[in-house]
Amino acid sequence: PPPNCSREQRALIQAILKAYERHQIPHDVAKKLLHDQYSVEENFLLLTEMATNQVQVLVEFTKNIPGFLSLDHEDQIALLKGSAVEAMFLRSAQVFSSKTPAGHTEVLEDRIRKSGISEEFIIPMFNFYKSIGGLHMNPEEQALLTAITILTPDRPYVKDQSKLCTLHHPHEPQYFARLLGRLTELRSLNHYHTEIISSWRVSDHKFTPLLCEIWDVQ
Ligand SMILES: CC(C)c1onc(-c2c(Cl)cccc2Cl)c1COc1ccc2cc(-c3cccc(C(=O)O)c3)sc2c1
Repeated sequence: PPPNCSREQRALIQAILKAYERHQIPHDVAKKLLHDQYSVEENFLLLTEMATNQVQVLVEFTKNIPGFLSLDHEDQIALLKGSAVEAMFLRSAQVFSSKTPAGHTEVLEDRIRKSGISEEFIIPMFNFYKSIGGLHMNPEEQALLTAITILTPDRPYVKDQSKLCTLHHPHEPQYFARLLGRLTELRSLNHYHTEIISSWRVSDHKFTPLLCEIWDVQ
């Protein structure tokens, strides 16, 4: 944490970092990326399993963000629903920017490229992955950026936005300016993702109940 950080802010950053590092996709699930068959169908099924696991991990991480559980219950749901796709772009981006164990990067890229997503969406997606990779974020920044993405109050269905802004944000504008700039890029990916989901639906692809609930599909 930056030197001019108060003791309380430092404790908050540590709590968020600990929650982030504690809640990760289990290795045996992530490893499947390396071993499972390669076909458009297999890739889609595997990515569906990864996304489902990721939503579960995200919920656990979010519940451990100090103050989150004191929010209005409906707002907690609204924040998770509104930020899930962005948080998963961030997480999968971290896999591309040299997340261990090695080998996931190429494999994940290959499976995403061959999962039935049309090229028009692949281009902005991988541009985003490159731009996130270029930031070389450390785990603290990754954890904080994910927490900021989830706690962004202007989600649809969120009622008392003022309460959310009182949640401490370690204010380092000059430090996070670039990171926060990526959040606008992240927002644009939301729109692409809605298109991607509906194009999979058109070709009769099934999602898991958790993804259907969080993405309001089926
Ligand atoms: C339903 C499914 C077909 C789908 O629909 N849209 C998307 C999507 C795609 Cl394509 C791109 C971005 C966002 C979304 Cl949401 C997806 C797949 O989403 C995911 C979501 C999270 C993760 C985490 C991973 C990962 C790997 C190794 C290691 C780790 C790790 O954290 O250790 C994480 S892979 C992965 C795939």
